[in-house]
Amino acid sequence: MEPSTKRRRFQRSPSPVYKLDGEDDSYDPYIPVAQRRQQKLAKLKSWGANAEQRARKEQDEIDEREDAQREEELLREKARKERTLLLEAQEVHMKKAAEASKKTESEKAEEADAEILEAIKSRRKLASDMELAKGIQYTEPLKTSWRPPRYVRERSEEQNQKIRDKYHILVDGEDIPPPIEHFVDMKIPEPILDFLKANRIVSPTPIQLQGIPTAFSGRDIIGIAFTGSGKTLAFCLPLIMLALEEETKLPFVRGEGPVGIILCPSRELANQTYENVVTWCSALAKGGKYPQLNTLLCIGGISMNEQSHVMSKGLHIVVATPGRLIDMLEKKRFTFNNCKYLCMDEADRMIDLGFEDDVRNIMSFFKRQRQTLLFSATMPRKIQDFAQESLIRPVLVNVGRAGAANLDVLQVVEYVKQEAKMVYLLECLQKTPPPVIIFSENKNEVDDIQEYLLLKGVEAVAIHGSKTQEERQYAIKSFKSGAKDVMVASGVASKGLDFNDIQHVIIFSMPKEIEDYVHQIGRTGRSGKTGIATTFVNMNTPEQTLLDLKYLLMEAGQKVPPFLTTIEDPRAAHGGILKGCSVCGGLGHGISNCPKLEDAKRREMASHRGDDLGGY
Ligand SMILES: Nc1ncnc2c1ncn2[C@@H]1O[C@H](COP(=O)(O)OP(=O)(O)OP(=O)(O)O)[C@@H](O)[C@H]1O
Repeated sequence: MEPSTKRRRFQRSPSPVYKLDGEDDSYDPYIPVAQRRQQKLAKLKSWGANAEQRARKEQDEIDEREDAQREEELLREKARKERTLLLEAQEVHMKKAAEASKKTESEKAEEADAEILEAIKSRRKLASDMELAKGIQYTEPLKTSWRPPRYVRERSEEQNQKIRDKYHILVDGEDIPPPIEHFVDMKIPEPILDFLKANRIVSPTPIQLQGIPTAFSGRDIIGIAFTGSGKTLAFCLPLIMLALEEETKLPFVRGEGPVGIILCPSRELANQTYENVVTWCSALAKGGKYPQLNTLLCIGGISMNEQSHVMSKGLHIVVATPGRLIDMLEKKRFTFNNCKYLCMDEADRMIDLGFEDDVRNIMSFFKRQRQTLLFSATMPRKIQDFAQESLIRPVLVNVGRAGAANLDVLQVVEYVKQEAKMVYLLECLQKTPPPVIIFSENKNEVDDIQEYLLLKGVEAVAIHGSKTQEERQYAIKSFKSGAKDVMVASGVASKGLDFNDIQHVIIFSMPKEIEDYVHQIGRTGRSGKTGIATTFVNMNTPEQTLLDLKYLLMEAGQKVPPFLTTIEDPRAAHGGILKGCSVCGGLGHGISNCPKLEDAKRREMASHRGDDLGGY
């Protein structure tokens, strides 16, 4: 029984699957070896078949899975591709939309600009009402007897252009007269040449060497050149020559004349130009070879009786501000029956929005064709265009960008808190020896500064529109003569004034219009000398003004202080092309937010005339 026990032990199933109640666990039926072998074989066979089947099945499953995976992969790839395409499409769409919106921004701005420009364009031509009403349109410039010397006449256009290039003179127009590099070749009478030489005016400046021959030829001119570049001589000399020619032909008697007028935007500028003309005319008459030419100053605030001695003779030249001139013409104190020369200094100001009616009114007193000359250091493109339409075959003479700063001025811009300005001003005055000009936009501030300086022992005079004519004249006279070291001035009152050797200009409050800044710093660095301009800015200075200033400094190659560097140009963010404002020439803004236009609109609405155009 031993083996069976052994066998049982050996064959005992460790865990019976089925077990009925009462069944004996230890029972193990006997299976013969041969049968067991048979069973094993059969089992093995069936395992093999199953394994094969399973393997096949597994393979099928793998294949299926792989197919599914591949399909999935393909689908995913397809989706990815589709997504990419979609994304790309979306991106392109978004880009296009962004561009479109950008375009819309700049388009919007351009549309606004175009509208404003259209409004400016629609202004009536600069001509007299009579001319406009009768449709009189002159097509040919006035004829004069002046001819350049033969060697100049024989120069080719290329040779002329070479000379212009040498002096950076840009010209535009038809049949432009040649530039002349020497005063003597301009056939200027000797006494005047001698006088100029005695005053260190030996050779013409660029605006003079192209401007004077052009004006001598009878041509209408738009002359643009930086501050202190000698524009006054360029437009006064041709009028003196014209008057001389007329007087020589047939001497003027009482009640006759003038031959020409020079119109200025301020009394001070008119006075200064008048003094220049008188000096040059006296120089001409000195020696007795040439006749005495008479000049009348016609500005508000002075009694015309003082000049009765001029009125009692023939009158050749009138230097005037618009208001008083209109008054005199209306009262028939003199006529423009023989007047054929009209020059406007600071012309952009004179024909600017709101002011051109006075000019048109003055033009209506002319009885015949005139030669018209417009000169300024600042002349925005649109004003040029407007003026050009109103002139007869005009010649544009341009030295440097209109509205650019004089490169002989070192421009320093400093951040000074409002409350620290006065104290810092004293420190600033130490930068250079006198004379110094301080500008402020505000009349009360001008008075405050002068008072403060006087308290501190600084010899200062003040000038602004609310001062009487005597006070204004006294201030200029004492400052010019060197009796006073400092002149405190409101911007408008001192435009175009030519003081001797101003060392330093301090701009106490930055003007809103960058053109005014250009004119103000231009009181120094004149006739080839150098000067310094210090400008105070702070939080009260509008960002747009600072941006204009930043670009102007960059253009002039000046140091841009860090607080200006950080000012962003909103137009740059829209990717627009940064071009200057065509109304005021400022480089930091477009026409739609031009401070000059805003100012003009405001002025128009208030129908108020500034004292700078005063003369009433
Ligand atoms: N050819 C010259 N050579 C040297 N100095 C000159 C010459 N012409 C004029 N000047 C002097 O240059 C100074 C500036 O001239 P002017 O006042 O005519 O300048 P401007 O161009 O009218 O300036 P602004 O635009 O500020 O009115 C004057 O003192 C003048 O005597």
